[in-house]
Amino acid sequence: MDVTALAIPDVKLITPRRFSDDRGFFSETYNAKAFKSAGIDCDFIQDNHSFSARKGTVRGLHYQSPPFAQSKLVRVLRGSIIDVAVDARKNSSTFGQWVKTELSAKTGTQIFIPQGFLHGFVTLEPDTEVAYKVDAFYDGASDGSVKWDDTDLGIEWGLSGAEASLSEKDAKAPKWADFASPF
Ligand SMILES: Cc1cn([C@H]2C[C@H](O)[C@@H](COP(=O)(O)OP(=O)(O)O[C@H]3O[C@H](C)C(=O)[C@H](O)[C@H]3O)O2)c(=O)[nH]c1=O
Repeated sequence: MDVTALAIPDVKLITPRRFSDDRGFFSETYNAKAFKSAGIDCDFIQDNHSFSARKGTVRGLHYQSPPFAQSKLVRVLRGSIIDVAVDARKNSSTFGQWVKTELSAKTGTQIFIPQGFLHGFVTLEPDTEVAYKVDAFYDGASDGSVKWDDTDLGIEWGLSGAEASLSEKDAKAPKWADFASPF
């Protein structure tokens, strides 16, 4: 398993080993002991799976407020995405900064996003499926969002607002300037 830190070091990329043969491959996509030794020591208690039919589907930027804040371990089962994490930790030297990476079923690379970050992704292909583990249960009342294409954040998504498919919730998410971080 290869683990590398992104420019915001608490956000990490994990590429599990694939054992390939003429049938295909086998891979341990999560192993608590191996992840703990790599510095990722979360008690994941919920698995999520989303399917996005259209290329250019944007889901995010989302978070849950404490005590339901979530760390996330994200991977792509089919297709590919650009995954984005925004540091929303008020005392962080990288507060308001973001990192992005491409995740695909082809590589199997995963991203670990700790509590205190906003999370979002845009799909790069139709029929993209994303699976992710979280370490806190869903709590709708704690669910929050920030505008995905906020100009202060300046995230380079690689598509314009006109090209993006959004939920109603995401389309009316507040700006970063109006976001009072709970982290
Ligand atoms: C997240 C979640 C949602 N739901 C229900 C609530 C809604 O009625 C429905 C769709 O939820 P939402 O539109 O928030 O789904 P996404 O836009 O994919 O949101 C997710 O996408 C971004 C990328 C994230 O990081 C979060 O995990 C999550 O916010 O599923 C649940 O029942 N449990 C859950 O854990």
